[in-house]
Amino acid sequence: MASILCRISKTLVNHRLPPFTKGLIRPMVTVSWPFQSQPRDLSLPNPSWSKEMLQHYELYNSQCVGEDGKEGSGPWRRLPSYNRLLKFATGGVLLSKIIQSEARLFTRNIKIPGAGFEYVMFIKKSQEKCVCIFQAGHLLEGPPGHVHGGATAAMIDSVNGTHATYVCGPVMTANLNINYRNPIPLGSTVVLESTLDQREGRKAFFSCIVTSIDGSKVHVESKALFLSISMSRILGG
Ligand SMILES: CCCCCCCC(=O)SCCNC(=O)CCNC(=O)[C@H](O)C(C)(C)COP(=O)(O)OP(=O)(O)OC[C@H]1O[C@@H](n2cnc3c(N)ncnc32)[C@H](O)[C@@H]1OP(=O)(O)O
Repeated sequence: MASILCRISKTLVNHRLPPFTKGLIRPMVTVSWPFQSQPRDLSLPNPSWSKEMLQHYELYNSQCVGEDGKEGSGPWRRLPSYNRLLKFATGGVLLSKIIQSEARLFTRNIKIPGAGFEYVMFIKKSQEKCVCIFQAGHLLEGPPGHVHGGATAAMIDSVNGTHATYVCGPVMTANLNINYRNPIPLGSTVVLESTLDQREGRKAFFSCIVTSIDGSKVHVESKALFLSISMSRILGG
C-alpha cells in the first residue's frame, strides 16, 4: 500500500497541477508513511537507562563482537525486542497488523521510557544461558517503594520463555515456581540469569536467578517447565 501511495504522489508531482494544489501536494510527498515497515527495537538504550544498566549492557554487548572485530561473532548475542512477538518472524510486521492488531506484549506496553519494564536480553551462543538486565520503573510498584511480585514473575517468564523459544522453538509455560528472597527496590537495575537445566522430549526445564547488579544479593530464585507446542496450536488457541 505504501508503494501504491508513493507511486500516486510521484504521478501527481510529475503532472501539471492546478494552482490550488500547490500547498497540498508537497506535504503528501515529504510526509513519511505513518506505519513503520521496520519494527522498533525496544532493547536498545534510551535516556531513561541508569548508569548501572548502561554499564552492564556494554559489558555484554562488547562480548557480542568476536576477536575478529565482527559484530555477531562473539560468544553472546543481543536479542532484539519488539512490542509484539509476531514481529520476530519474517513478514511478522504485516502479520501483527492483521492478527489482533491492537494486542501488545505485556512487558512492552508502557510507552513512557523508564516508567515500566526496561530490559535487554543476551543469549550465549552455546544456548545454555540467557541473561536479562532489567530496570524496574515506578509503574511496577507492589509493596511501597518495591517491585510488584507479579512484575518480577512476568520478567522471569519472559526471560525463561525467550530462552526456551531459542532452544526449543514455540513453547508454552506449563509451570513456574518462584521463591522471593529479597524485595527489589523500585528504580533499581537487576540481572536475571536463565539456565537450561534439562530437556526431556517436549519438556524443557529452566531455572532463573535474579540478583542485584553487583551479584551480592539474591532477590528471586525460580524453576520453570516449558512444553514445546505447534505454532498452529498457539495461534488457534
Ligand atoms: C518469547 C517468549 C516470551 C514470552 C513467554 C511467555 C510464556 C507464557 O507466558 S505462556 C502463557 C502461560 N501458559 C499457558 O497459558 C499454558 C496453558 N496450558 C496449556 O496450554 C497446556 O496445559 C500445555 C500446552 C502447557 C500442555 O498441554 P499439552 O501439550 O496437552 O501437554 P500434556 O499432554 O497435558 O502434558 C505433556 C507432559 O507435560 C506434563 N505437564 C503438563 N503440564 C504440567 C505442569 N503444569 N506441571 C508439570 N508437568 C506438566 C504432563 O504431565 C505430561 O507429562 P508426560 O508426557 O511425562 O506424561
